[in-house]
Amino acid sequence: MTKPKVLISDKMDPNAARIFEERGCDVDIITGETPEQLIARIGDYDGLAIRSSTKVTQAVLDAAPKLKVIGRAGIGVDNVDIPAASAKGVVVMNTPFGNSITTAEHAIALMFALARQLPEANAQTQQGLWPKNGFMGVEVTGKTLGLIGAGNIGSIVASRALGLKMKVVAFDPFLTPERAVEMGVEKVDLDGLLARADFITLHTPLTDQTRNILSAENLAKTKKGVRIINCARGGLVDEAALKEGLDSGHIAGAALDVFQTEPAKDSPLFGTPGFICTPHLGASTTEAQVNVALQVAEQMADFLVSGGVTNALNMPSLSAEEAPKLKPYMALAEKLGSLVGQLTRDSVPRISIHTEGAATELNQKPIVAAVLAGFLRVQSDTVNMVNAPFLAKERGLEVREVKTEREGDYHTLVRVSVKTESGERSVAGTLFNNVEPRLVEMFGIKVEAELTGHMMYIVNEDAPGFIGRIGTLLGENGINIGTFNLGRRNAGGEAVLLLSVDGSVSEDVLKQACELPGVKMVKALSF
Ligand SMILES: NC(=O)c1ccc[n+]([C@@H]2O[C@H](COP(=O)([O-])OP(=O)(O)OC[C@H]3O[C@@H](n4cnc5c(N)ncnc54)[C@H](O)[C@@H]3O)[C@@H](O)[C@H]2O)c1
Ligand SMILES: O=C(O)[C@H](O)COP(=O)(O)O
Repeated sequence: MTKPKVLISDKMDPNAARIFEERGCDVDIITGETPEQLIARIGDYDGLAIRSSTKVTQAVLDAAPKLKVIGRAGIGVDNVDIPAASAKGVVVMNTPFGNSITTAEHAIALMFALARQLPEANAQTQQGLWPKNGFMGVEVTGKTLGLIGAGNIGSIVASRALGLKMKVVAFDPFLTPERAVEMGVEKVDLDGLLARADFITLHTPLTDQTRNILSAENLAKTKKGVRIINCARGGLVDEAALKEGLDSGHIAGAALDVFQTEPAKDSPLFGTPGFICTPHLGASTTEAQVNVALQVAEQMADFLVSGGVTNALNMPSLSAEEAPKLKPYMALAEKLGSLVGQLTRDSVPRISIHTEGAATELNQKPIVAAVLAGFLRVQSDTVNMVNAPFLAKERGLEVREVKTEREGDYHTLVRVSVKTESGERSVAGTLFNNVEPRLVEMFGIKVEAELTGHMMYIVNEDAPGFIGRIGTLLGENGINIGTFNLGRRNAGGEAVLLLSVDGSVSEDVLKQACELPGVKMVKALSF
């Protein structure tokens, strides 16, 4: 088997390359390339490991037919076009915790640097000025820290600030009152935070809701003498308004680790009294870089080598322990979805995935994604488990999930039902020996079959002589039958035949089969 190939395109701790190699991937480290150089190179790779410098645009993805996974050694993925990656079926994963402590510590470091004007005091002392009377600072003890965003990093900042005897007020629409109590912070609205905070620190992603959250209007609502820290993302603070606030003296200090445009080689803020900055160093400690490098390489290699999915932003997670258990279910689910997709011509506004028995104990998301992938692949062969849920949503397909823990006729069952203009129709399958996918029911008729390779599906009247006639027809056309599976609604009623054949069946043979006495429908299937 050829080894998956991974490109590391940003500076990353050497542990990443080591892990890729140990886990069976070939790895190239080529950093600092232009977008054009990356576009020219990316076509060869199955995986791309990045930090924040590489921009994974639509153009990069279009040039990457083999690409299966993008791994971000860090948290923010705003340098990756996730909708475009999802549409191409590329998994995007990050390492959501590896650099949180480090970044929280950077925010606290910047808070102290602002409170005691450390960078300027250092610079003037080293110039020989000994400016003992020029730097009157403030204590942080007893002050109010306003936290905008109380997720992983925000909550670590809060715990450190509480240790420093600060009062912490937090604005985060997704923070529950229980979690606020657990964190020891007071949940407030944004205006309340702006009015009360002596220091404000930002820890949200950049979204349509958070862009410019510290706008000119909101900065005007802050307390005179406020100090502002942004170690999250450029674009959260209006940089022009920040400069005005510093110039007017309303804002006593501001510390930015991140800028609206990076690298920030020039900014009206540079040189403004009370302003300090670092070049996006939030995650830059030895510890954090080892953490994120190890984690991203482990996650990506896991995915490329054994199908495990961890910390994906566009696909349900699937641990390396879960993967072996879920894989046969995913194969079954995909086959059932494909069977329904191939046999349904009407439009389908709703698809339901019903699990029964042992299947209910598993993570349902990968099973659902696999059904959708099988169902939608009939329309486009670029559909996979990553993009199928997005395509379903885009096409207005309602997806229902139902679980019945109690076992029915089988110890485990997956049923896929579609709602069409002519009513609800469903197929169901189980796993033999917990690993072999088997169809067990089709549109209300019990029929047991392995869905594999080329198959023919025939609906006919249950009458003597049919089996002989179909066998003769296929034999005369040189088509070898592999398996032959029959089912019927009732004696003499509607019957179905699913047979696997060694090779594809021509339109002419399908037409001849359709003309046999009692045949109502013939369809070629492939799995
Ligand atoms: N400077 C750096 O080097 C560096 C390093 C790591 C992370 N980061 C950035 O820090 C940010 C926070 O990271 P995290 O790991 O804590 O993320 P997180 O997802 O754990 O937390 C983000 C929090 O923001 C909250 N939020 C979302 N929308 C909001 C809104 N409109 N108003 C207020 N709160 C809102 C969420 O509810 C969540 O609690 C991210 O943008 C990340 O990219 C920067
Ligand atoms: O989101 C992150 O993890 C940080 O912004 C770190 O970015 P970096 O990996 O480029 O230092």
